[in-house]
Amino acid sequence: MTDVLSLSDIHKCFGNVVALKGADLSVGEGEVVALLGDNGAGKSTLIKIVSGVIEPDRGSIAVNGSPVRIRSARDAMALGIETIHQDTSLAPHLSIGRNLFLGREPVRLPWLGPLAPIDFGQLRDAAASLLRRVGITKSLTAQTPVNALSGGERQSIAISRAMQFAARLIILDEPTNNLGVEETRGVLRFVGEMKAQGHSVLLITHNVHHVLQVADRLVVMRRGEVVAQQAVAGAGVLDIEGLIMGVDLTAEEPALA
Ligand SMILES: Nc1ncnc2c1ncn2[C@@H]1O[C@H](COP(=O)(O)OP(=O)(O)OP(=O)(O)O)[C@@H](O)[C@H]1O
Repeated sequence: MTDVLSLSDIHKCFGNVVALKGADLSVGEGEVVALLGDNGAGKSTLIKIVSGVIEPDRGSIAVNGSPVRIRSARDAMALGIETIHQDTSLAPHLSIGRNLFLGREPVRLPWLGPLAPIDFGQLRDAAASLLRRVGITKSLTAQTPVNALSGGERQSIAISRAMQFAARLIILDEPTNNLGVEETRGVLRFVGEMKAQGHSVLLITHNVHHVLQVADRLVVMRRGEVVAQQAVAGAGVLDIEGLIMGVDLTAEEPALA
């Protein structure tokens, strides 16, 4: 089967800092891949390249088997790649409804092109149904500004936006950072739902327990390279922590003589 995303030999320097030195990564169709690694390993840089925030110095990217160049967030979205960054990439002063569409609002009189007016009726109906679907039961409406929401609720809105546009690949950059227990559970449930609906997910996390709960495969980065990968099925916490540290934590200590 063709990979939804395939990165090969990606290099990126920031001045004298070598952030990526030949990283390779693939994500299969309907696969949940967890990307792990110590601080500074290059995970965010790799994700920024896939989401069009920065361009690589060298290397190739293929989406569904076709070589692509991703020069902007718009390019990434057009290829079916939605990224939910740590700060959730929402516009806090805009309403939930506007945030659910950001730049892709339904319009009346579409033949007017960029001058076509937003269809607020359709936007509010779609937003109301999404709010129900993500389980936000508080008395919120499509018009509520995003800055009135909790961190978890904002995360849910960002995830629903990715789901609604039927992204081929959803990238979550440390999505459970700063979230409470219930909200974290919600995010992990979403990952499961996305997989069930055939989306592929790339999940950046430091939480080994989350990897065990939702990922199919884990990929470990160290100093700008992918240094290990393996299927999650059958792996335990010590196996994964050992892979991240590059040490076999499961080795039996010999008994004292
Ligand atoms: N814009 C930048 N300018 C200079 N150096 C940068 C920039 N972005 C990243 N780096 C450096 O590149 C390296 C990789 O950083 P990156 O943020 O990709 O790591 P990470 O694995 O995502 O780490 P973390 O888990 O802490 O978020 C680090 O040494 C970082 O300091």
